[in-house]
Amino acid sequence: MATDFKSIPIIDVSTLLAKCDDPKMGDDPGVAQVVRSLDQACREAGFFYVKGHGIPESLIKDVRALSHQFFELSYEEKLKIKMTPAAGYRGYQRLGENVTKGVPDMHEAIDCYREVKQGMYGDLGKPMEGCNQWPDTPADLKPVFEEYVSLCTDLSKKIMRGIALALGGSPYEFEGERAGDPFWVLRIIGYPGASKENGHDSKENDVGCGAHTDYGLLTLVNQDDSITALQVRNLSGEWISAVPVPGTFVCNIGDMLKIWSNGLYDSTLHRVINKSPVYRVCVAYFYEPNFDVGVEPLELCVKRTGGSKKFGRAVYGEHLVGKVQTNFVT
Ligand SMILES: N=C(N)NCCCC[C@H](N)C(=O)O
Ligand SMILES: O=C(O)CCC(=O)C(=O)O
Ligand SMILES: [Fe+2]
Repeated sequence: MATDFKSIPIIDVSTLLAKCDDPKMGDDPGVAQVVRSLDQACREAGFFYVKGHGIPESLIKDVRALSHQFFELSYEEKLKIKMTPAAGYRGYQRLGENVTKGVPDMHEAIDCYREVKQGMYGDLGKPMEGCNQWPDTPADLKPVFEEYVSLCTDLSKKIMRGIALALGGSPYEFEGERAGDPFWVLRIIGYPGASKENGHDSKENDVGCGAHTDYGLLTLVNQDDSITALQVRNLSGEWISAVPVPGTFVCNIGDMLKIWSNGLYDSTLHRVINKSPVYRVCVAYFYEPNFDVGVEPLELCVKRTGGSKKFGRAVYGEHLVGKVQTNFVT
C-alpha cells in the first residue's frame, strides 16, 4: 500500500546489475542493500528513479529527439501509420483519441507491442495480432527504438530479480511460466504545451493523461529533462511530482505485480499534466508478464500478509485486451 510519501526515492541499481547472473546474488551485501531500497520504495510509493542502469545516455536522448521529430510532422504524415483495431491496436493515435475514465487525454502517441503472430494465443491474443507500424520518417526511428526496447527488456528483467528478492523469493520468481517470455508495450507519447490566450492559460485544466495505474509488472519512463508533468498520488490523495532527474528512468509498479505480491506492493495512481508552454515527450516502456499467464497471489506473499488472498486470478492478456478495447474513442 502506498503511504504518505512526499518524494520519490532514487535507487542506484548498478551493483544488482553487476551480480545479476550469480544465483547467490542475494548474499552479496551490495545487492542486499539495493534489494532493501527496492523493497522500501515499492512499499511506500510504488515509484522510484533508477540510476546506474547501464543504458547509454546518448541512446536515451536519441529516443526522445526522434520522438520530437515524429510529432513535428504534419497530421497527414502521421496518419500514414494510423492505429486501428485491425492493426492490433498498433500505430499512431491523434490528440484526444486515448480516453482515461471517460475523459479524452491531451496526448498523441504511437503504440507498439511485442509481435503477436496469428493464432499464437488463440482467441485471447486475436485483438493484439499484428506487426508494429513504424513511421518512414525519421528513417532511423525504427532501428533505434528496436535497440532501445531490447535494452529496456534486459534491464527490467534484472530489476525484477531484485524485486523478487525483495519479496523474499528466489531471484527467478518472475521468470519461467510467469514472465520468462515477457510481453512488452512501448508508448511514444507527445503532450502539447499549454497555450496562453487572453492572459490566462486556456489549457490549464487539460489533462495529458488522466489518473490510471499501469497494467503489467514494471514501467520505465524516459521523460524530457526540462518539464515537470508526471504526478503520483500518495495515500492522502496529494499529487507528488516526478520531477525529471537527468540520467534516470522513473520506474513504477503495474497491476500484475500488485496481484502477485498480494498487495505488499501496489500499482500507484499517476497522471500527466503539462502546464509548461513547451511540447513534452515521454517514451514509456512497459515490462509485462507472459501474455497468457494466470496471475494470482504468490504463496510466500500470502503468508506474509496474514494468510488470505486479497485478489482473485487475472489473465494478463485479458487484462491488457480489456484496457486496449476501451481506451479509444470510436
Ligand atoms: N500500457 C499502459 N500501461 N498504458 C497506460 C495508458 C494509460 C491511459 C489509458 N487510457 C488507461 O486508462 O489505462
Ligand atoms: O508521460 C509520462 O510521464 C507517463 C505516461 C504514463 O503514465 C503512461 O503512458 O502510462
Ligand atoms: Fe502510466
